[in-house]
Amino acid sequence: MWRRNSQSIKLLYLSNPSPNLQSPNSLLRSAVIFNDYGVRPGISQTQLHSSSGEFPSLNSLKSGLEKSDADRALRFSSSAAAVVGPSVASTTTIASLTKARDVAEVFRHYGRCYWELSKARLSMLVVATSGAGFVLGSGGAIDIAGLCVTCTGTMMVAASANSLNQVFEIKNDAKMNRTVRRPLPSGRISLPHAAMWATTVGVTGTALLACKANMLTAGLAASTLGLYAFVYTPLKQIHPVNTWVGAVVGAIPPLLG
Ligand SMILES: CC(C)=CCC/C(C)=C/CC/C(C)=C/COP(=O)(O)OP(=O)(O)O
Repeated sequence: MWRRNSQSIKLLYLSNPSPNLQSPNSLLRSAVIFNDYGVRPGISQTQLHSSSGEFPSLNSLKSGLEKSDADRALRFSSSAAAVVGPSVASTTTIASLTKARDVAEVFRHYGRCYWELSKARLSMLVVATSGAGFVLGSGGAIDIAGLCVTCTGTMMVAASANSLNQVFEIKNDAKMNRTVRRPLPSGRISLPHAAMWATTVGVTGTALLACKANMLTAGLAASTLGLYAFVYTPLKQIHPVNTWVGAVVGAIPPLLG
């Protein structure tokens, strides 16, 4: 494990040689983030452990990094080095590798946030009810393309409704153990970003239903979104009648099919 972490820590230093590296927490976090990328080891196990068993000093990390620079250049950029010189090729290759990994990490982070904002598993259950409605209403032959469009549009509108629900409930979600780790109260995504996601996915889903299914389906989906995000959600804090509104919200999706 330490061997794998040493690879990760080295890569982090190369990508971001900032004072943050001195923080054990940032080292650990980065080790977790980067330890699957298979970068060659450059810092030995003994370098990672000081005599007190604590984290290595910045200098010991640096020396490990310096030693491995030439190795990396040889391994990853030998052909480029022949043309432009080893140090330029090495720096370029390391920079592009680091950039690719940073981009992948950003995608993974926001993908997870969107998944959680959308309450994806709940939304999939909603989609299942719409799909069932579609199949039951089809009679003999099932229009597979129509089914796919209806399910995709419903998924997008439901994702939007659930995201808006979280946008409006940050303060309450921050108070409960069950919800405090959601993307907004935990600070993993900003409010404007979450609102933009909710709007984009809601408008796109409604447009998809309007263009490729029919206006009735699009209208029902948009009404359900409005009822859930703008009536049920604020009413939750005010009056128990919100449960009736929630029941209507849950009952409409089969009609979309
Ligand atoms: C097509 C379309 C727009 C469908 C929408 C379907 C949908 C979002 C159903 C959810 C219904 C509901 C009452 C959830 C509870 O929310 P809550 O706020 O009580 O849950 P929480 O406390 O976990 O946030």
